[in-house]
Amino acid sequence: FFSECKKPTNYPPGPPWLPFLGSLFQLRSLSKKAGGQHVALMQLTKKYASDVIGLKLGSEYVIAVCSYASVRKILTSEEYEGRPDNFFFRLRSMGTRKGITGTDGELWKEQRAFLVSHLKQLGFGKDNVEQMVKDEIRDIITRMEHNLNNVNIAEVLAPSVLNILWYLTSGKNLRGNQRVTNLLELLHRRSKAFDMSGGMLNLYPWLRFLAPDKTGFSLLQKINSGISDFISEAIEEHKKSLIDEDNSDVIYAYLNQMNKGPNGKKYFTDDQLVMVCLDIFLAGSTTTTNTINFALFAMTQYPDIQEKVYKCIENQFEPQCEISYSDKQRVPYIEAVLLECQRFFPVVPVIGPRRVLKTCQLDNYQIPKDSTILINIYAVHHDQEYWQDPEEFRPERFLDNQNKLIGHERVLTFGLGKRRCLGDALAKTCVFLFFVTILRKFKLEAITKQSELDDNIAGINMSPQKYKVKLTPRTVNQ
Ligand code: HEM
Repeated sequence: FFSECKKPTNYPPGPPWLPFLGSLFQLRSLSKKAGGQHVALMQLTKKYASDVIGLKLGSEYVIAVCSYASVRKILTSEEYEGRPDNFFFRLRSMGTRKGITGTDGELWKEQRAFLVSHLKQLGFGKDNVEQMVKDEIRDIITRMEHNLNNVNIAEVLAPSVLNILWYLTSGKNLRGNQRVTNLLELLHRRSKAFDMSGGMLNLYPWLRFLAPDKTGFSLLQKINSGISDFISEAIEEHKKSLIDEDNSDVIYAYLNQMNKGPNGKKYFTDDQLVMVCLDIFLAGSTTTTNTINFALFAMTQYPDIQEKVYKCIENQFEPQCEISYSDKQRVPYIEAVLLECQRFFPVVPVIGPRRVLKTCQLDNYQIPKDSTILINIYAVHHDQEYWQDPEEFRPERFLDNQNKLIGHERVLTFGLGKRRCLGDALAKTCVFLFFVTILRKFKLEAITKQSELDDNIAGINMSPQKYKVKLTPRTVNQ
């Protein structure tokens, strides 16, 4: 009983542990009060005067890192490359340990390498994908033009982003499909329902028998079966029309790799394919939508900055010319605004989680093998000592006096190292093109009163509160 509360030798400081619960309740109640786990963890670093905090959630050793030095060390060291193997991760992958996001070791390396190289070949950020992104934007601009006075930006963005991801995965366009709307609703609810440590369900999997709805178990089940049915149908269709060397989408490329036989590759299976596709959606859809949404939300909160962005577009581009991702270099101010949005509102405030592959030293503390690591990039993005005025929204911090981009190595939105985001090129293309095209076309004004906006919503992902905007078409550049 007492051994339950005893901390391992030289474990990082943190709240005391209760038998069976560890520091679960302290973290939960602090997170609730503070408005998210990321802020609660920052408060704990102050309280215990340490950037590395030692917790125990149920029976799992959980360590949170909150400074740039420790975060960088975790992200770039091989011994922190693992993923926890817990109930929550397995449930996410239909009870298995498959896919890319939730795996480690040989399987992860092989499958990640496949997807990275395939996405490069497909040309994330290159013409065909970029054209698809531009078509989506054209479509949502048309929809916005039909309803100028009362627009919920998130509702407009989410189906477009999902459609882009589905196109890359399956080569098909889903615009207007009712199943997409249903899937989106499930994905949204999922991202609000859990935090990065997996919530109560991870700690006490048996709770699913007592409270399947309250623990989120039923919701996860529903999401899993909804999405995997959808993906499996597409895979079956692809199998029927498979042509050698047709690698035009992720499913074809994967099936062709499977048909080549082992050839040094070990883990190419039907189940893996479903999970790799699922990973693309779970990792890419809410994150990309929320990043664009936060950037547009910020423009409603800082109208002067919105005007400067518009002037920048007006000065750099002829009225009829189409803007491409490669034009980003021409508008460093806009890049600075987008960086500041990502610094200020990181959509995944706590990234990871990671599993420590062997006992190691971090900041003079001993981190036991198989501990879970939570990486608080919100803390890095809001570090008072480094940024001086982290709570100010100030894009100029990323520009030198010659208007050149500077100082963004501490913006860690996409992570770093071998597990960094593999969809970053696509995400950055989407964020830039949606942002400039929408702001070139419309002036955005929030019509939701400030007093009606609560704090941003934090779960696994952070998203702005629901806000509505009024759009005024810009007269030039029509
Ligand atoms: C703005 C949008 C996005 C953000 C902020 C974001 C953020 C991240 C971060 C921080 C990680 C690293 C987690 C870690 O270090 O443990 C990650 C991993 C990942 N991302 Fe993204 N992501 C975005 C968009 C996308 C897109 C569009 C895709 C789809 C292709 C994607 C697919 C993945 C996958 C599969 C992983 C897992 C990599 C691994 O475990 O090796 N992400 N993402």
